[in-house]
Amino acid sequence: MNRAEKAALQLRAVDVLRMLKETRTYEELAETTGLPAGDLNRYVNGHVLPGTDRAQKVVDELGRKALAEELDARIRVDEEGYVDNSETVFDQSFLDLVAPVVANGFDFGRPDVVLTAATDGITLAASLASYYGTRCAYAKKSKETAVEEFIEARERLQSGIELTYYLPAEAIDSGESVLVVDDLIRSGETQELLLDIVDAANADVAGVFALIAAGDDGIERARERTDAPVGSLTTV
Ligand SMILES: O=P(O)(O)OC[C@H]1O[C@H](OP(=O)(O)OP(=O)(O)O)[C@H](O)[C@@H]1O
Ligand SMILES: Nc1ncnc2[nH]cnc12
Repeated sequence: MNRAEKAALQLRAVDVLRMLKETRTYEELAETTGLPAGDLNRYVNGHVLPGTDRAQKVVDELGRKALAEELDARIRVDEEGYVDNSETVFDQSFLDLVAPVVANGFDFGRPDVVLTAATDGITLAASLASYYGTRCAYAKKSKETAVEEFIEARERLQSGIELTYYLPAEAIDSGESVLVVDDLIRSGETQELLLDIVDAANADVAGVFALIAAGDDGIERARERTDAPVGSLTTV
């Protein structure tokens, strides 16, 4: 790890601790983390940065669990199983915390492009692309004006309605590695269309990730399509 990576890790640990502190006293935070309350106070207030070993532990061990719990607390599921996740996808700062946990917890490898489908996947894809320092692209259900060439993916949904996603052809180059992400996966139809777009671009799949899996069908469908890692942060 070079100096800049160490600093980034230390700051990420502080972000995780600040998020945990929102719903805890310092004594409770000490219990959660196993770190002394006085040290935690200094980290949270920005007076001192945690050492790299402590920072790594906070990010690896607490990051994923705490974020998954926070995500669960923000999701509302109605009586028919539909998910309201606006508290998550509208919160770019929360997604900025999620991004390193996803990037380090799922073996995706650094992609050239993070690809999603408009609309609700965009903020997650932006956070991940920013974390990796790579490009972000999103396919839309309509053609963007003034773009001449598109990659198109069309599928007839279970409902019988045909759905087409369009991505400007220049968004992905042949041979690039693409991480396919979305806020939510249920049937897996949207992810399948995004994977069709990656294939049409002659690009490689780095992985498939959804913040929330509504049931297992979508994740299983994605696993059938790719040998790359497939995962979600939580399942409802
Ligand atoms: O696995 P699936 O069954 O395909 O469902 C998941 C998709 O459904 C939602 O998008 P929606 O089509 O509602 O569009 P939106 O993002 O504009 O809300 C969600 O953001 C995913 O893209
Ligand atoms: N918000 C949502 N909840 C569950 N399934 C969905 N499929 C598409 N949008 C959905």
